[in-house]
Amino acid sequence: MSTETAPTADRVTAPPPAEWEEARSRVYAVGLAAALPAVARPLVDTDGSTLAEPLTTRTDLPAFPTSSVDGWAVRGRGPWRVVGRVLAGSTPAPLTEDDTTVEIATGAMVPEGATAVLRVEESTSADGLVSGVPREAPEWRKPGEEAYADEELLPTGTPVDPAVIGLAAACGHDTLRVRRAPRAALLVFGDELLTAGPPAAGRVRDALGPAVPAWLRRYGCQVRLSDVIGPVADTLPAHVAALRSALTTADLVCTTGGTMNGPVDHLHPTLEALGADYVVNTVAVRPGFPMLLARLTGPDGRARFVAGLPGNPQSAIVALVSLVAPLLAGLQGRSMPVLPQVTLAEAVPGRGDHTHLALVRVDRAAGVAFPVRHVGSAMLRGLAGADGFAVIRPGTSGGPGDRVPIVPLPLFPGERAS
Ligand SMILES: Nc1nc2c(c(=O)[nH]1)N[C@H]1C(S)=C(S)[C@@H](COP(=O)(O)OP(=O)(O)OC[C@H]3O[C@@H](n4cnc5c(N)ncnc54)[C@H](O)[C@@H]3O)O[C@H]1N2
Ligand code: MOO
Repeated sequence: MSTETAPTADRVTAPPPAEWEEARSRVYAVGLAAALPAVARPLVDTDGSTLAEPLTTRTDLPAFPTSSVDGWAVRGRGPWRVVGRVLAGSTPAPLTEDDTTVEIATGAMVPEGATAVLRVEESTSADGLVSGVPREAPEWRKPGEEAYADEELLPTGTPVDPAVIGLAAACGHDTLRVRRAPRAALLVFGDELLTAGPPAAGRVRDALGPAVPAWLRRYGCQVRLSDVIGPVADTLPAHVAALRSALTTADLVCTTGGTMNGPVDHLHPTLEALGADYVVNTVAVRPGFPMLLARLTGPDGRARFVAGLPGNPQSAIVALVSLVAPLLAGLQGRSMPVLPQVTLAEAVPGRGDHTHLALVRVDRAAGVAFPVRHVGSAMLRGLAGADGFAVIRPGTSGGPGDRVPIVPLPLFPGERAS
């Protein structure tokens, strides 16, 4: 769309691009300031949400002295007379007399008065009398060994994953106060796009409509099928109507294409028509330079965001990892994503004043990252074999052995395994 005719003079006036790191911090801060409201959710519904308050334990953990073996809870030096049995799930009567014992199961509450627990396989019993030598180390878990009542175990902002859900259940919680998943929508711009069949006759397949929602879900967004709209007709009224409608339910609307100043690039005029403010308008990064993030106020007074992803498919993904990922972290009340470091196996050129985001494949066994091929901004072949983008800072280039940050793609374990 950008290259059909020369853009008009008033449209080419553009602000200086933001430095890449600074754009990320700014977007994160703006997202955090607009963090989604906290809601109470049943525990089973919290996977993928974010703690809106610290996770504390409602009791000591364990809450009572708990036998860690099957055996005998004994009092005194023994041999011991068997006076009963305690299974997990009940409160036993105290052992009040020396040289008495109750049979005890793993997980059962150790009776008050017990001085040791003897493992069944290290005991003998005959005629109602049990003998044996209890081990030195206690064979039961003491109350508070794992945590004390009301102790803070995880801070606000922790992503809720299966391990967190399990811990919360063990701590006695039925519900958690969490920030819900951000709702995202996608508008695909570009009359030249085909939604089925092979590219031909000047038309290309829409590669972003099917892919971007899947990436957004991996960043924790909720995206329904009906939230993916396009191609939207290349007219300003159609763009304005589509964006206005998407903003009624979405916290974040991503758009693809139309970020430049070509004759049918309508994103900027659409944002202006809706009264949006730019948080970031162009970033000094290659590829992906025309990416933007704009903010509007919804009818409920809460902020809504529009992320303009450039039309070139790899550039769109660069914009996702660069701006959308930190924005979503902020909206969810999480911390700013920390970029891990990788060691480059080969040289990666810099891009002058711009940050270069270079697709790399990480060889985990060797602990190094290799640049991949087919990485033009219009290509997706390199991306489909990469783990993330190595960050080559402005004015630098990457050499073999250099440690550089990597922006990981949100891949699941097992993907890129071969
Ligand atoms: N005069 C200038 N023209 C361009 C510049 C520039 O600095 N000056 N920058 C180039 C860069 S960099 C990029 S990136 C693109 C961004 O342009 P737009 O965001 O306006 O995107 P379009 O023009 O709509 O499309 C660009 C390109 O991508 C193809 N495309 C678009 N959407 C999809 C999709 N969903 N799936 C697959 N391919 C898509 C589209 O057909 C075009 O080939 O602008 C450059 N121009
Ligand atoms: O920045 Mo464009 O995104 O180089 O193709």
